[in-house]
Amino acid sequence: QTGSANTNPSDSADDEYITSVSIGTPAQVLPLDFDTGSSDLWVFSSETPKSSASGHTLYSPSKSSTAKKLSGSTWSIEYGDKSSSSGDVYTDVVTIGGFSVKTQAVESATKVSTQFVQDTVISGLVGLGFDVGNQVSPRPQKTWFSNAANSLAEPLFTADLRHQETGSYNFGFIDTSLAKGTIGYTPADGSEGYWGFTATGYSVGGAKLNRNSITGIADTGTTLLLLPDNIVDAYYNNVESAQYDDSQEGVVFDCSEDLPSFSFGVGGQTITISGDLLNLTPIEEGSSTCFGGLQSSADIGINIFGDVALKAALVVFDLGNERLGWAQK
Ligand SMILES: CSC[C@H](NC(=O)[C@H](Cc1ccccc1)OC(=O)N1CCC(N)CC1)C(=O)N[C@@H](CC1CCCCC1)[C@@H](O)Cn1ccccc1=O
Repeated sequence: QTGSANTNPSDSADDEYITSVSIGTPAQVLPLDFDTGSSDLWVFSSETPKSSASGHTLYSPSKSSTAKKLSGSTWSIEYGDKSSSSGDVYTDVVTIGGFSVKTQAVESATKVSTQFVQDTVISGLVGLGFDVGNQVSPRPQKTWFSNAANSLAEPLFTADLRHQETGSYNFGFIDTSLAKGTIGYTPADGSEGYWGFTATGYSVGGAKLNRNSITGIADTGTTLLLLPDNIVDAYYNNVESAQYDDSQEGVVFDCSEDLPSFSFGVGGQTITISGDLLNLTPIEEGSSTCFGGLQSSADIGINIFGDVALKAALVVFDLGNERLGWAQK
């Protein structure tokens, strides 16, 4: 058995990727953000305060004949960008890309932070990290993928995120036609709950890869490519107008600049992110100053290969073999 779901950029900056998920009987369809950096499936619901819920699609367990309250269970989560949510837990059937998990923990939000209230393009998250990261207490719950893995043809999923076009999350199979290059595999470290790996080197503008390894995570829920300052500086030294903008909290440059590419080595392959994928978006509508897709990870403490990097590749999240595969797109 397999599953295949389309995913779409939320806006012109590819800030988030939205995938439709069916929950309950009859199906209630919600737009959710798939996040390989976390391990909870949570949704805006009939239990979310009305003042916070407006503009969002809501899950109503009372309207689902297959919903069951997981009595006594609660959850609370805070993300890297300081956004947060919490609530109680139901189990219900959850279908993604045509594949159904009958008894999936669906975490219902009774509280959401301002960022989520304002981010009306999504009504929750599907955590695709490792089960060890789940935040339900007293008994942590399994992710949708973990519940699905044993029934899928292969215990893996792929992410094919695209710049301003429809991409896909495929479950249980690898569609190699989505990639140009060979898939290079490298061990994945799931001990912290997310998909950790080590890149073997990097280069700017098509130069030969150096051997400076970078340990980080493959994170579909993070917009940017966040790397150490020495790499960020080496990259923007090639961009004449680049400067740090305090209000934007990042490096900005003239939108007319011809940005160099950025490459990294992984699993024996080289993944090259083209310059135009690294020119994210004008800092505001109509501005000729643009915000960089590569920014510093210094104040986060972890390097994050987010959507800007993932867009350059077909990425295989292989739970069965605890490895990550990367192929140039
Ligand atoms: C330093 S991790 C920052 C990262 N959040 C982002 O990337 C947000 C995404 C976004 C974009 C637009 C609207 C709303 C949200 O976007 C920015 O922060 N941006 C983009 C726009 C830019 N102008 C400024 C910088 C982040 O917490 N991800 C987590 C998942 C997110 C949470 C928020 C909702 C979307 C999914 C998560 O995987 C990060 N994680 C990774 C490993 C371990 C724990 C952990 O928690």
